[in-house]
Amino acid sequence: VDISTSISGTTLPNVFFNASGVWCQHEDELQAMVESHSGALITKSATLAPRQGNPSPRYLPLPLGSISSMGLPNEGYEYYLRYACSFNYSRTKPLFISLSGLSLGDSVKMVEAFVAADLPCMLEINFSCPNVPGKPQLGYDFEAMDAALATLAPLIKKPFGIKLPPFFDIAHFDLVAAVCQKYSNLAFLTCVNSIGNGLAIDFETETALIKPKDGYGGLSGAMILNTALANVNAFYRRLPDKQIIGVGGVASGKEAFLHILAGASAVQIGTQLMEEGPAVFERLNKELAEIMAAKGYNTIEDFRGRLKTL
Ligand SMILES: CC(C)(C)CCc1c(C(=O)O)[nH]c(=O)[nH]c1=O
Repeated sequence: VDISTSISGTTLPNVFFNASGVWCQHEDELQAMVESHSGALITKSATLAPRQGNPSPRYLPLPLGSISSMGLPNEGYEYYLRYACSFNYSRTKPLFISLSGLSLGDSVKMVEAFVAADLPCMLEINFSCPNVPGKPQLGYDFEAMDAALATLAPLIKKPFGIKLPPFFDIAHFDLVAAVCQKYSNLAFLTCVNSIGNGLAIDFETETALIKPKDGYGGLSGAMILNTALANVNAFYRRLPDKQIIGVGGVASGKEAFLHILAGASAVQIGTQLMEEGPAVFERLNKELAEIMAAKGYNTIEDFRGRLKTL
C-alpha cells in the first residue's frame, strides 16, 4: 500500500489497514476508514445475499484478545460492488474487497460481477468461508482449495489474494504453499484468520460467553500473535514470488514490526481496531516509525523478512 506516512521527518509507506470484518460492513464505517490514518481499507466479506449474521452476544473482548462468531453479517455483494464503483481511486488509499461465497458457485458469481466491472480494487477471497456442511472450511480442505483456485484464478485474471486460516503443522504449510504456487496471479496471502472454534467460559455463571454455536467462536488478538507470526513467516519462506499480509495480535508498533520482520508486506488490524476505533492507525504508524528510527531502519525493506534464527 503506497500511502506514505510522513512521521518524524521520514516518509514511510503506510502498511496498516483493517482486517476484513472490522469497521467495514457499512458505508459509514468504510468512510471512517477512508478518513483514518490507515494506508488502505477492506470491506466485510460479502456473500451473494445480505445476511443478518448470528444472534448477540457474538463478539467479546477477552483478557488476551477476543472471541467472535459473527456469522458473516454483511450487506450482500452488490452493496460492496456499488461502493467499489463509486469509490474515488485517484485521491485516496487502495480499496480491497473481501468475498466469502457460501459455495464455489456463489464465489464465481460474485467474482464475475467484480471482474465485469473492471475496477482498480483488489480482491481478497476468504478461504475460511464455510464449505459443504460436515466438511472442513475451505482453508482446511486442500483439494477443495486447489479446485477453488483453479476456477477463480483464471476468472479474476488480475492479481488477487486469499485470506487463510492459521495452520499448525509443517506438512500443512508445505501442502498449502504448493497449491498456492500453482496460481501466478495469486499475488498475496493474508495470514491469519481467527483461530477457529475456541470456547470462552464465565467462571461465576459457568456459562459460555457468546451465544452462537454453544459459545464456540474464532479467537483473535494478543493470544494468536505467535501463531500469526509463524504463518506469515512459513509462507514468506515458501512463496518468494508472493506477498504476505500479516494479521493477528497487532496492538502496537512492536507487533507490527515483528510481523514485518517475519516477512509481511502489510499489516491488518482486527481486535485492536474493534477496541480502539480508527484512531488506532495514527498511533500504529507513529509507533512503527519510532521503532524503525530507534533501530536505524529507513525503509520497510531494510528489515522485512530479515528474521534471524539461532
Ligand atoms: C467464519 C465464517 C462465518 C465462516 C466466515 C466469516 C468470518 C467471521 C464471521 O463472520 O463470523 N469471523 C472471523 O473471524 N473470520 C471469518 O472469516
